[in-house]
Amino acid sequence: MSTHPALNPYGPLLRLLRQEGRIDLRRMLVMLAASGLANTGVFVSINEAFGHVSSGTLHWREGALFAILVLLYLMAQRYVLQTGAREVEQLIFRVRMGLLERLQRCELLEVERLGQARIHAAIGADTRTLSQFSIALVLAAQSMLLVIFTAGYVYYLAPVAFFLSGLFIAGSAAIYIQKSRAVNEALARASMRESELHNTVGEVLGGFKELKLSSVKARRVLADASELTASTADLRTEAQGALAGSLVFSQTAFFLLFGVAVFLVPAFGSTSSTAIVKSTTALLFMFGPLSTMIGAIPQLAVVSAAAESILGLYDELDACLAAAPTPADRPLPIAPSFATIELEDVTFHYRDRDSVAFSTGPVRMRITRGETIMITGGNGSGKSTLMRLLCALYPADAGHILVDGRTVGVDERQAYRDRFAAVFSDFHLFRRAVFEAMSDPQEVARLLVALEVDEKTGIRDGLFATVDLSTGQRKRLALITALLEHREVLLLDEWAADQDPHFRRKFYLEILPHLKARGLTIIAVTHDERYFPVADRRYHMEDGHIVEITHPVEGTADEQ
Ligand SMILES: Nc1ncnc2c1ncn2[C@@H]1O[C@H](COP(=O)(O)OP(=O)(O)OP(=O)(O)O)[C@@H](O)[C@H]1O
Repeated sequence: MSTHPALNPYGPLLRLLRQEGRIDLRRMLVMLAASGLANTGVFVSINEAFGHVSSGTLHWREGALFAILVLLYLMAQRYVLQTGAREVEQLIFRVRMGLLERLQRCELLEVERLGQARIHAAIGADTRTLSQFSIALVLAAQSMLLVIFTAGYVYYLAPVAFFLSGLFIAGSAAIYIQKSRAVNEALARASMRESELHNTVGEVLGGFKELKLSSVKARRVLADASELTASTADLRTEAQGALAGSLVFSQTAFFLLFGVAVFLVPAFGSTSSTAIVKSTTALLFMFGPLSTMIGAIPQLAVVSAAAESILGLYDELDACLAAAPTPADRPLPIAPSFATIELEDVTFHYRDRDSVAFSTGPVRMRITRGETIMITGGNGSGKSTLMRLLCALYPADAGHILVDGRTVGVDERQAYRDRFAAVFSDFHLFRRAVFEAMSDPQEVARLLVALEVDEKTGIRDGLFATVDLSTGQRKRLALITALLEHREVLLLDEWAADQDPHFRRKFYLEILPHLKARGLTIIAVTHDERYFPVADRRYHMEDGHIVEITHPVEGTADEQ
């Protein structure tokens, strides 16, 4: 059952606790109550002992009771804080893993639609907020119990003091919460401004070279930064002013509370002076926990907002999984390797809300095992999209992928993908080069030499020693990682575009033929006309449509 945030602002936090919390709430509440009771007990025993000290009737049993209560408080408080901290961290662990596991099961297209910022915010910043404020909330819950027990003691001593101070505290708390809200709103406005400032700092760092080259650009960016910094400072000053106002208010309310206890309570009925002294001391004792409790209300709102954002991402990821359900993966019934892969009238559309932004297909393509196929086409013609369709990273809107004449089922999609290795144009270079324990170290060393990066980096414990290299060198490392996967099909998207002429020639005339000779099927997006003869077949893309080029290419591949 979902709780509507407008009806219950703390609903998201409760839902998250129900969904991911494993804490024994009853036990926690008992320990919270025990700690609160013991804490109140310690205070009451001292307060009562004061009276006996002055009358000279203090008994050793009061000292023993005091010691027992302190011990009980110590044990319960330790349990509450240690368990609270452990449970919060475990909850955060489960939330992070829950999000990452769902994310990993989602299809690429859905994750691209969600956007990285949303995912980073929920897994990073929001879980951090939970971690930062949750212990404060545990303390606030404990303070609440302490306030209730102490209030009960005040009621026992002097019911008039209880009602008058209760009314006063309720009124002051309402005003304080209102004031805190203003402080938080001002702080939120300031931090929004600050995040804009971070973007500007990002521009200064990311565009450092460009700004160094142009004093006009640099002045403009600096002026923007100065404007943002000034308005952030103004908003922070406003927030600090509001904060100071609420602090002064709470201190004044504190004094007035004693005024109520000392001057007003005697005016209502026949409360004894001893009861007035004791209840005033109890109010003094209550003030600390009361401040903790009221101060936690805005924090509770912050934690609840973080929980809402996390649950929002959970829901969106679940919706992605429901929209494209992935049944339990099944292996492909082909062994040990395929003979042909066919795309049969495959179409795919990028969608902008309601309209189609770009259409690919219908694509008809037949790939025979061991072939080297090159794909050409202008910018934006759909080559990268085709590569994603080929390895089933994007689902076809219509048409089928067939392996050895048999359609690949949804539940065989992962097994099908596992036949491919790729270096995409927007590839990610993993620091880990060797993903499988049985990778042969000699093969790794051979590849580093063949790709001429052995003097730039090495491999230690399966990781590249460094990946801080030039773009072309990083692509070579990405190719090494792909080859170490020993897949049947290698997809390369404009791989050679960042290589120098010497290495480009080596790649087309030595590396590709060598890989082909090893039985690898290679599908490469390329613009290198000179090396077209290396391909067995060639396709050309234009505006999402693909045609096979059947006429022979003029010139020879080994021309320089
Ligand atoms: N995520 C996306 N959402 C919407 N449209 C997209 C998306 N990605 C690509 N497109 C559009 O699809 C078309 C084909 O893009 P694609 O990246 O496949 O082209 P390409 O042939 O690889 O181009 P290039 O040679 O510039 O890399 C482009 O017009 C592009 O604007």
